[in-house]
Amino acid sequence: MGNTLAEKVWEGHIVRRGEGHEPDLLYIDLHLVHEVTSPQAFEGLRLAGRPVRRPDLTIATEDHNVPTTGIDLPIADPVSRTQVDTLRRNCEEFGVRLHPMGDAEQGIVHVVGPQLGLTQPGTTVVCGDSHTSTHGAFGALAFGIGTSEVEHVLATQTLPLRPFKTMAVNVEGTLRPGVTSKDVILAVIAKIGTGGGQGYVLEYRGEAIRQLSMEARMTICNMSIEAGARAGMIAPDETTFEYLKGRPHAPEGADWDAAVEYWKTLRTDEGAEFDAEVTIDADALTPFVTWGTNPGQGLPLGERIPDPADIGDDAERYAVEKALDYMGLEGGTPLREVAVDTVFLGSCTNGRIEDLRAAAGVLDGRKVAQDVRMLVVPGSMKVRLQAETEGLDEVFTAAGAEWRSAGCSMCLGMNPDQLAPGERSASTSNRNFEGRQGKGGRTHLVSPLVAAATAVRGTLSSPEDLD
Ligand SMILES: CC(C)[C@H](C(=O)O)[C@@H](O)C(=O)O
Ligand code: SF4
Repeated sequence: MGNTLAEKVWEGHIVRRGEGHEPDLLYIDLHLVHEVTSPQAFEGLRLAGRPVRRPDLTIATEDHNVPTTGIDLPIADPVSRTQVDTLRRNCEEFGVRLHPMGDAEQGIVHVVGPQLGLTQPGTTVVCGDSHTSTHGAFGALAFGIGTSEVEHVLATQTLPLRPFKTMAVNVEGTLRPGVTSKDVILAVIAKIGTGGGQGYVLEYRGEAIRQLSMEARMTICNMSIEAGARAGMIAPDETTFEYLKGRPHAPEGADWDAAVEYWKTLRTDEGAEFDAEVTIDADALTPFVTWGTNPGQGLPLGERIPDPADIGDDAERYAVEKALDYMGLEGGTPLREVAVDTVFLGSCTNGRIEDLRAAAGVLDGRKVAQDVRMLVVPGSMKVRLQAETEGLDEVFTAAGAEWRSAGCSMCLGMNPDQLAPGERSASTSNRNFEGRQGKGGRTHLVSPLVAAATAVRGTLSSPEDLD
């Protein structure tokens, strides 16, 4: 028999095994905090007169509500200002390390953890944020929690959890040039649906996954949640160890050697059984884009928007009609003919240095189309600095794109970077539901390469479409 990777990490963290229908109590190694889901949790501690049990395992950053221009000015929006001020007060009072706006380590919580080497194989990582699944790329068991659970973890460093089911997502073969991990995960979600992963921890496996960089792996695990999964994981390997070595919180010397020895054991045993399995042929994949209002409504860029007239099933036809109506699209239109107003390159899905490099590679020597605005928002201030060191900011601004400070930005409408009603974007983020990027805004989820090519041509495009 043997165990899956997820089961191994779970077993290694049981503080108290649940009896009967009770949940297991798990130890939490790393608790990430941001301004949106933490205020009530800290308030709960305050009312109960409790301290934060392990401030050394807790780290906070400002990301959702921060503007990405004029960050030295007070936040203009009163709601956002209150959120950020509250986080600052709470972190000060409870002794939690915080990276505020303007700090060299500030950024989106899921970019900051890995960057600091805090996210490590075999650990349990939680945050009051669904995209905590990102950290599973290191072989960590990482999942989003609600605000009352945030309070529980702050108070006890443990969490009662019910066991999950496991699903193997085998990505076999080799990705073609120009096809990225974003295309893989959009194809996985289109295949299994936005509810297909419900109750499961997904383990991404196979040759194509092993060939991916750490950042590309994070993109895949990040969107596990869009398939409805509890978490996503990838077994750690040399790529993982190389990424971690020398990072501020990575083990050193003899501790490093011991850690690597342990990390090497973190793989699904031969013969271990998954509750479900799905296989994707990497060789057959091409750039993928969404046309609808959920992340499962995606197709290869070379195809046409589904025509409701071709759909026999009433419920399915209605869902497509409704999505096309909101999106302002005609069934049967080639995806390549869909014109956008805005291109957003950023978010915890695709706001890392490799994403910026990929997009800059396409934009170098080219211009953003006249009626298109392009926002480039690094996932963290460290990513921003690295990009500037490499001159990528100059490539973006020379092309006519806006170069911003770090934050969630246009991934969601909680800060000034938003779509106006009816505006259409090609966005490297992870969610495309109605109003996600601003009331009435229309979102097409794409990879950084497609985002850059789309900015140049003004319609959904891949770099192959450029002269
Ligand atoms: C605001 C936060 C709770 C939310 C999440 O949990 O994912 C946000 O990050 C998102 O991407 O929608
Ligand atoms: S970048 Fe987007 S998905 Fe990621 S944490 Fe921020 S709002 Fe959520």
